[in-house]
Amino acid sequence: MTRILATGTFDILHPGHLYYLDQARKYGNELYVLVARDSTIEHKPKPIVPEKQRLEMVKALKVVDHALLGSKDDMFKPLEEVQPDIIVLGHDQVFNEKELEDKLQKRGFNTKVIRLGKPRQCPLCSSGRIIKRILERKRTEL
Ligand SMILES: Cc1cc2nc3c(=O)[nH]c(=O)nc-3n(C[C@H](O)[C@H](O)[C@H](O)COP(=O)(O)O)c2cc1C
Ligand SMILES: Nc1ncnc2c1ncn2[C@@H]1O[C@H](COP(=O)(O)OP(=O)(O)OP(=O)(O)O)[C@@H](O)[C@H]1O
Repeated sequence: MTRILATGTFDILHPGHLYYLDQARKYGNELYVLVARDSTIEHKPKPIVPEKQRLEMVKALKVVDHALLGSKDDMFKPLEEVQPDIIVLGHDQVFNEKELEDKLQKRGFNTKVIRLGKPRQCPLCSSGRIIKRILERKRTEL
């Protein structure tokens, strides 16, 4: 068994998320997905959808074997439970592979970090773009 961990916000689900999770699962045979907590998301606007609801939707995806909420204060804590063999980062995730691998090693994890290449292109394969589109549509309706 090779256990894979994928992570993200997954605010408003779209095919880009499905593509990421499908690609991640190809590196092993059991896919865990860690869903970011509302309080830890600081590199972009806070999600629209609350964390428990984001978790529920990710859990329901066919490609996902297990999903869990992250920690509020220690990103390595949930890994003690998951014990992933490989962490698969999406094309635009804010972490550096080498730095993350080193930090993992220091915390006692023997986990490989892989970064995916090209994103899936589709008109609205981004939660941020979906929100923008809704706002534009509403503005023209006023
Ligand atoms: C190995 C790893 C562990 C993480 N652990 C947590 C965590 O415990 N809690 C959390 O809120 N976010 C955690 N994150 C961060 C998010 O799940 C997410 O990857 C990050 O916010 C970037 O999200 P985005 O790709 O949706 O923009 C972790 C990320 C990685 C790579
Ligand atoms: N179009 C896409 N193709 C491939 N992977 C994607 C795509 N969109 C998101 N992902 C991946 O899904 C994971 C979760 O992404 P996230 O929740 O940040 O969604 P997002 O749509 O990129 O959000 P935002 O538009 O707010 O940046 C990340 O690993 C990200 O790289």
